[in-house]
Amino acid sequence: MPRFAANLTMMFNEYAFLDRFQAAADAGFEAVEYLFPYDHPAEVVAARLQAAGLKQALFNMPPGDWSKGDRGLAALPHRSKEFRTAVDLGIRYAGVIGTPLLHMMAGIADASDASAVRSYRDALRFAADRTGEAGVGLVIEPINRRDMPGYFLNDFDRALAFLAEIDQPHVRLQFDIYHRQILHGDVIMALRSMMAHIGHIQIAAVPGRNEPGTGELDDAQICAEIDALGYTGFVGCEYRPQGGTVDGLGWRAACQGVPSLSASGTGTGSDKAGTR
Ligand SMILES: O=C(O)C(=O)[C@@H](O)CO
Ligand SMILES: [Mg+2]
Repeated sequence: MPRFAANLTMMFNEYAFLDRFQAAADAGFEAVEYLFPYDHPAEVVAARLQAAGLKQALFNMPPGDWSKGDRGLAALPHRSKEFRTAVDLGIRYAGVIGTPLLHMMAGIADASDASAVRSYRDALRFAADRTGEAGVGLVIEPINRRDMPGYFLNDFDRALAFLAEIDQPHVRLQFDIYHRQILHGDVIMALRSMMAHIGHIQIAAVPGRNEPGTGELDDAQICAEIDALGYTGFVGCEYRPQGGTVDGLGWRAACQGVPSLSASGTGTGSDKAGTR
């Protein structure tokens, strides 16, 4: 079974943000992630993390003004100065809290607009250099446009192409199973082919974005595949509980002991002669 990180933006909303750390630890989580810690001093967040005995898996760099519709700044040419300040703030928080990974959101921009593409490339290069100097990993995440209309980075192959241009081992893909299924499907084959580039994984049922096991995918099978592929990072539980957070945690036990498709010798998708 993978190591799971509770996403404190979506889970444990029964509590105020700073109280969600202890709630996650009490519910058996080893680690946490969340979108943004910036409403609180980094030292206060770090103290809550430590007091709960948790590891930090990941959080996002500041996205601009979320309440006004910003969803990252990287692809916005006219916001490049603000973007660079956001990168430095993210790295400062990363140092104090002790996260190994920062997610750089792309922003709302036309993916076919040359100036947006240029801005994104420059931004990724800048963030890659800065995080590299700071010893922090950097991830980029394709996000589906049903949840985030107009989001610039909405294609997994395109994300891999941007990563190939940067070609730095600390800059990797955030593979959110929920977005992958909505954008392209073929989750297990994509995990297999992209695993060498994956820095972080997140999970939620599709289409409801609720507890794994409540949607159209066999999430226990997918978790088995993640294990079989040798992934040792955290899998972020980025879902909205259908009811109480703790009441809905039974899905974790259902993931235990499930053999992967590759271990059982099935599921290659091959239709070659001789395989039947
Ligand atoms: O929406 C997601 O999926 C995320 O992982 C967030 O970090 C971005 O909003
Ligand atoms: Mg995600």
